Amino acid sequence: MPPFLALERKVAIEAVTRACRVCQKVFRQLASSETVVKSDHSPVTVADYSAQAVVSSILADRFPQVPIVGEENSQALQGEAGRTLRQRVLELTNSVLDCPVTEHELCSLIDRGTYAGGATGQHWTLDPVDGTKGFLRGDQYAVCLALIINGEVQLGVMGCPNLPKAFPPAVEDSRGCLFVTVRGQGAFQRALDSDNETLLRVSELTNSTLASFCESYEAGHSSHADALAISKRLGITKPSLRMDSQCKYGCIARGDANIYLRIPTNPKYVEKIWDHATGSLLVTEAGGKVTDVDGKPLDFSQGRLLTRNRGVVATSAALHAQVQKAVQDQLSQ
Ligand SMILES: Nc1ncnc2c1ncn2[C@@H]1O[C@H](COP(=O)(O)OS(=O)(=O)O)[C@@H](OP(=O)(O)O)[C@H]1O
Ligand SMILES: [Mg+2]
Ligand SMILES: [Mg+2]
Ligand SMILES: [Mg+2]
Repeated sequence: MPPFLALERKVAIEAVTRACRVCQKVFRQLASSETVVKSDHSPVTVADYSAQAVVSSILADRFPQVPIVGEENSQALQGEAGRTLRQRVLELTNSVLDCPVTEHELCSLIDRGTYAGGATGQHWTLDPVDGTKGFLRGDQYAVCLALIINGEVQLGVMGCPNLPKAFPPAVEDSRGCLFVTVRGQGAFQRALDSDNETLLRVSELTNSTLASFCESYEAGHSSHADALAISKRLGITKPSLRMDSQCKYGCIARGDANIYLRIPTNPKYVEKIWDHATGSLLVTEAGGKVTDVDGKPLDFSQGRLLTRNRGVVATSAALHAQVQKAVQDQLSQ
């Protein structure tokens, strides 16, 4: 009998790999007219739309009944005002799909991502480009896809086209990693263009003073000041590894860094499920522990948002209790 979710794993890898291809293509050709500013002032590019369409098309083909909670929607691509953007996204999408889609199908495929999520049944969650600002800078970004069953993440695939095999990168390292995990089956890494998988384990470090931590590149997404104060409480002397996207979870899962802190800066901001589903399962399956800043498990059963959580603390299981205490001490002072 094939292992649990074997077909979903294979198809998710295929979908994420093709979406990464489209992102890389866009980066080589991106013009400023291909970036739109969303109502929350965050950027979205033709890569985000194309990657969502590509993944949605491949999933619709193989799992037509399973809905998607995706970050993007087709609003900016609609009507006369959206024509230029729509045509560019269509061209990009079809450049990596085996069966081309029509202009009309394109918007419907992107809008398969509008599912509300929740605690029952199966749904995918997709961040077509996580770390869009990193993508625009030529830094780290990730295509993140996860399968949620009855409110629990069961499978995750993350493509990181600019990520070296390890930090600090060896000079000869080529970039481009793909992370794969299924609950109970471990966490794996492969090169984007290969299917040889390496089993990942978090670092075994137990002395927190020797730890290194990673955090968001953007201070608006995670408080750099609080993270610095927390690292001082733990006796950490190494500088933080600042990086966009769920690549941070990948770095914890493979032991490049020991602690990922996401400390809320805006009490009104609620984290999105697509920003954490894949990464949190990766770290858990690599032997780590992921909670919010209050020590609660991330609850993916509440719809599109992590309404019951604030922030993230992801570390090896061995370091979690002391890091969690330092976070609490800092946030309650
Ligand atoms: N205020 C605030 N607080 C916390 N998080 C926020 C906030 N605003 C946006 N976002 C989400 O952050 C996602 C990328 O953040 P990362 O930490 O992964 O990378 S970064 O270094 O900050 O770019 C980013 O994901 P993408 O939009 O997919 O790039 C957002 O969903
Ligand atoms: Mg975004
Ligand atoms: Mg994101
Ligand atoms: Mg995104």
